[in-house]
Order: sequence, then structure tokens, then C-alpha cells
Amino acid sequence: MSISNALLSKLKDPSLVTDKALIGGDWIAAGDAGKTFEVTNPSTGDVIAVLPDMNRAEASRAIDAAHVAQKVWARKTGKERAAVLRKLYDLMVANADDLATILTIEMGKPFAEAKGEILYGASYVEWFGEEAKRVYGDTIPGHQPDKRIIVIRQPVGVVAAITPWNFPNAMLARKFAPAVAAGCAMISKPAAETPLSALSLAVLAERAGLPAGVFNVVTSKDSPSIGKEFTENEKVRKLTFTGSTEVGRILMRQGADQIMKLGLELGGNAPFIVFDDADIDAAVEGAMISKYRNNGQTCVCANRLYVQSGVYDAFARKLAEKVSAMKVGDGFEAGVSAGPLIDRKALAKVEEHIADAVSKGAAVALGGKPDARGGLFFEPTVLTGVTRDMKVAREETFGPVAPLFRFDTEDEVIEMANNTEFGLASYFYARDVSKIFRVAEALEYGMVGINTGLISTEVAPFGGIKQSGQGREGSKYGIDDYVEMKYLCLSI
Ligand SMILES: NC(=O)c1ccc[n+]([C@@H]2O[C@H](COP(=O)([O-])OP(=O)(O)OC[C@H]3O[C@@H](n4cnc5c(N)ncnc54)[C@H](O)[C@@H]3O)[C@@H](O)[C@H]2O)c1
Ligand SMILES: O=C[C@H](O)CS(=O)(=O)O
Repeated sequence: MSISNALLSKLKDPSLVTDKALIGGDWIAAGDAGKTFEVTNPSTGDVIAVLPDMNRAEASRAIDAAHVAQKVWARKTGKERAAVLRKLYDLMVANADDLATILTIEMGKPFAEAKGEILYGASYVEWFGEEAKRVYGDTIPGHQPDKRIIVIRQPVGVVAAITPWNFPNAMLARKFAPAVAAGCAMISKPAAETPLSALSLAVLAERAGLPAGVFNVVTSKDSPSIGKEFTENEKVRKLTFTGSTEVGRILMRQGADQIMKLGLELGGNAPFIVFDDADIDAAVEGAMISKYRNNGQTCVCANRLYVQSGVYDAFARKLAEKVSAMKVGDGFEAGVSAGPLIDRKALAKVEEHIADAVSKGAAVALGGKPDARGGLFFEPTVLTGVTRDMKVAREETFGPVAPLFRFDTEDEVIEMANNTEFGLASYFYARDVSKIFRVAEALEYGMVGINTGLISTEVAPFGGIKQSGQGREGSKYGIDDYVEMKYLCLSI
């Protein structure tokens, strides 16, 4: 086995981690071409695993396996599918520490956050285990005396999933759970940076009794080739993607010939607005969570902080005080609140955004440079005097940088907040009820956090508008993306 002892020695159950891909119930140690790729710990740069570097042929075989398995899985009752998902939920919770250890070592986030992600991912498995029994249809009064109209909802079929590195368990669980609950089968291609979390989910799904072929994991560095197989193979009925808008656009184009059913959870550029009447201390707490969770590497992170003039200086001072208390370090170190960035490209983007802002007049109130530890560690940063001509206003920073913009009026800040092609998450702090309704209705986003910086939950519909994607994940709406509606017209 190529898994490092540094990882194996941390696990209560070392059999939870594997360096093998999963196709049709078979654990595959090497791809057809015999190529492999390394998974490294972003905190240390150490190699923690070597995985099969698969290509279209293996992806095609996984699709074939899913196509066969799905027919049988769809004939199970919702209750039978629910029982498997409930068992998987119980296994995820029982093994949460090990799953979090695997996640922290391959992605870098602090262990406490990784544990939170595992329980968050498990909550989707629990939720859709319950929803599996509630895929209801309709009867409709006939349009003619002899007609009886029935609407049924059936599973889409074979679903391909491509997921990002920043939440390697939860972003997959958020797709796997509704798909399997509905009676679909799935082929997953996790990010090459963090494949171990997807594979450990597959290990537990097998232990929960999920039949062979219903869930497959293809590991690869060649994601464009795998993506082409997913979008061109006629057995694939839906592609669900979480990642950048740029890649989402590529996949949408590739799926066009097949009129591919798509679920797209894409990039964000969240505004975080603090009005004069806000509870400033609550707003600072909300900004800390919304900006610095996962070291700023989440799609719903506050990317632009707009603070009304009357409270700007107080908010900036209080935020800087809180940020200065953050501890940067290895995710397994006690008390660490910020781990490493995922790679050099991510660190370079953070540096580029700070340099651009400063060159155009912004000031570094705190941080602003790589952490003394070196490597991929960066100082949590607060910028003041930020203006709309700076890159941080238009691009997703995806790092621990809080750019503070000053504004005077409600109309001005709504215009600035909406002046982006993205429309995923948004946040604002205010206490006047009329203002709360005006601003919430005026913001062009799929999700609005009001007096809170943390909105992600399995019970609500997660997703965006504009170039942040289409479809919703979680909530009573989430299973709709994995079923097709069929109308039966019966003449009696
Ligand atoms: N909306 C959401 O729920 C959500 C959640 C997490 C991350 N994101 C977004 O994802 C981005 C960061 O994640 P990332 O860097 O992994 O994004 P990314 O788009 O670079 O990669 C995402 C996934 O797509 C794969 N991929 C890359 N190029 C591909 C191609 N040509 N064809 C097929 N697959 C391809 C990658 O291997 C990875 O598995 C940010 O923009 C973030 O906002 C969105
Ligand atoms: O990166 C975005 C994910 O959706 C994270 S979360 O769902 O907000 O936790």
C-alpha cells in the first residue's frame, strides 16, 4: 500500500483509507496505462499517497458498471434505499475522527473544521435517507371523462459527479446522497488534490450495504479527459459539478450536444454589508466566520466587505483585533484556526490581489504577506481603503484576505454588491426590519445571510444564480435534480 505511515499511524481504523479507485465494486490499484499520481500534505509537502491516474477507458468502464447497477438499484423501494443511507450516516458519524484526519492531511484545514465538514457531509446523507421515502407524484383531474392523469417521478439514471478540493467530503456527499436516494448510480471524479476523502466515503458506503456499481470513484490528474467522457458518453444522464465558473462553462459546452442535464455549483464573490444600525460585535463575529472559514477557501466566503461610513473605523479596528488573534499552522496543531493554502497557485493569487489593491491605494491594516513558517501558509489579512477598481472587487480571492470598502447610502451599496457576474451567497447586518426586507429582496444572489455569517445547512436549498450556477443542493428541493417527471394519461 502507498499510503504514508504518517497518515496510517493517525487512524483508529487504517482500512478506512485506500489508494485504490473503485469501479463496479472492484478496488483498482493501477490504471490501464499504469500511470499514477501523488497526493501531498499541503502543510508539509510530504507525499501521503500514490493513486491510479486513470483515463477515459476506465471512466467508460465505471459508467458501464453504473448503468447496469442502476437498473437494479432503482427497483429497490425508497425505504430499502433509505436503510442503506441511514447505515452510512451512522458509519460516518462513528468514524468521523478518522474521516476528519484523512481530510485534514490531504486538504490542510484544521482538524476541528474537518470534523465539522464530516458531520456536515453526513447530515446530507441523513437528510436524503429520509427523503428517499418521499419521492411523491400527483394525480390530476382528467381533461376528458375517460381520462385519468398520473404524474410519477423516476430516477434520472447514471449520474457523473466532479467535485473540488476545498470540501472533499461534503461537496461529494451533497451529490451522492440525493442521487442514491432517488435510485440513481454515480461515478465520482474527485479533485486530484484530495481524492482520499471520496475513497473513504466509498469504503463506508460498501460497508453500509450499497450494491457494487451504484457508487464508483475514478481517480485521475487528467480531469479534462474524464470530463469529456462524462459529457460525451450517452449512458450518462446527468453531470453534477462543483468548482470554478470557468470549468463549469467548459462542461456546459461539452454537454450541449447531448442536452446534458446539469447541476452546477460554481464560483462566488460574496458581498458582506455592515450598515450603521448593525450590531457591530455580531457583524465582526459573522465576518470572522464568513471570511476566514477554511482559510477563506470556500465558495460562500465574504469576498468584499462593505461597511457604512458611520461604523467603518470601529468595525475595521474590531475586526483587525479578532483577526490578530488567529493562529496559523498545521491542521493537527491545537488551537490552529488557519491552515495552509492548497497550492502555490492559490498563494500567488492572494499575493497578487493584495499587491494590486495596495498599488491602487489600499492599506494593509493587518497581515499582507506569507507567514513566517513559509510553505503555503499566509498571514490572515485585513485591507482598508479598498475601491471598486481593484481586483478584489471583481475576482474571487479564495484566501484569507478581508478587503474593506466604505459606503454611504443603501442604494450605493446595493449597486456595488450586485455589480458582479456572480450570484451565490451574500450577507448583511442591520436591525431595521424594513431595511432588512428591502435589502434582502434587492440582492441578486441565491442565498442571503441576514445577521449571520454562516448559512450552510442540509435543510436549505444551497445554490446560486447568474454565473454561480444552476440547481440546488440540499433541502426538500434537492432531490428534484435527480428525478425525471413522467406524465401518464390513462383512458378508461
Ligand atoms: N458553489 C459551490 O458550492 C462551490 C463549492 C466549492 C467550490 N466552489 C468553487 O470551486 C472553485 C475552487 O475549486 P477548484 O479549484 O477545485 O475548482 P476547479 O474548477 O479548478 O476544479 C473543480 C473540479 O473540476 C475538475 N476539473 C478541472 N478542469 C476540468 C475540466 N476541464 N474538465 C473536467 N473537470 C475539470 C478538477 O479536477 C476538480 O475535480 C472556486 O471557484 C469555488 O468558488 C464552488
Ligand atoms: O465552498 C463552498 C461550500 O459549499 C462550502 S459550505 O457548503 O458553505 O460549507
